[in-house]
Amino acid sequence: MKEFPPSNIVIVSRESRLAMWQAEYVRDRLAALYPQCSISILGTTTRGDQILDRALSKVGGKGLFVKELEVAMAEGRADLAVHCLKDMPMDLPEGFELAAILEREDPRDAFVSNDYAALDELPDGAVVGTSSLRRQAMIAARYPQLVVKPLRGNLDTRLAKLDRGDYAAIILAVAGLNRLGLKARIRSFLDPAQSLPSPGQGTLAIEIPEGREDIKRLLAPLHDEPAAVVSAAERSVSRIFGASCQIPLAAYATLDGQRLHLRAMIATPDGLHAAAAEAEGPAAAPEALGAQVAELLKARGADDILAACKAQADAASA
Ligand SMILES: NCc1[nH]cc(CCC(=O)O)c1CC(=O)O
Repeated sequence: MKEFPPSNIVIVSRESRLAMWQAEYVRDRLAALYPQCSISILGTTTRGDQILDRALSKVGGKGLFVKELEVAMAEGRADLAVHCLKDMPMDLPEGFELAAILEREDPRDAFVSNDYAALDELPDGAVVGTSSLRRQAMIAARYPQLVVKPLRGNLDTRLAKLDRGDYAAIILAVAGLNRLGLKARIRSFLDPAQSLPSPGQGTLAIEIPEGREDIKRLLAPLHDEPAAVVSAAERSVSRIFGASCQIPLAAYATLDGQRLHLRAMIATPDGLHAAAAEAEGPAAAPEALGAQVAELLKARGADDILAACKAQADAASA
């Protein structure tokens, strides 16, 4: 029987300001719950942080930011890692599990610009920065007169690129901006009905070595069941389509009492082909609702869209 709570807890984190904020947030919440524990943060750089010159979808996608953190846990140098759920692969590598899903921040996308207030106001040919295929497809479909250009790097880098004039506007997650105290940079919020969020957007998840019951017990008070239910529904759609950063896929669930509502969309990166679907079901069965919405998407041509995504990705890398 391991002592509880453990006297030392180590949180491993990427060193970006957002990742550190997230690690510190969890550290502070744990410190308030367990004043007797000593909790520290171990910083590390990941492959995803090092590769900045290529679109994320081309260099391996999700998982890229996670590997070094898992190595630290596997080697016993850390007990837990805090992630944006949005960046987590559907299936974790052998030996790891998600032990807690935290309360959801604002799930929306933000329009950020120094000169314009909203996407609708941008002049023809204006350059919008995003490396998310989902956001790219949405802009291409709704605003074909705009030009989408890739935008990589951590939040501060992305904002610096906007400020030096590389883009007329950029699209970022509201949650990340809020966490870093950059709310004032948001000129407008994209309507989730028009820019449907990514599965898990705005939600933090805590990964631990599988079977660490002491850490699971430690984290239990941080777990937020409503956030877990909506993200389970959203992520089940991704799982069914084998989604990665290579496919523009959106899924957004909301909970009204015990009723769960799920909307999802799948599109080609050029925005020319898209399928959308929505359904409602009991909160007790989020995966079943995800499967139902995935079936509706398939009935509306999702498999052809997937094949077209693959063709567009192959053409882009050729
Ligand atoms: N893909 C990067 C990423 N992963 C999580 C967030 C923001 C925070 C969140 O959604 O939890 C961001 C930045 C962005 O999309 O602008």
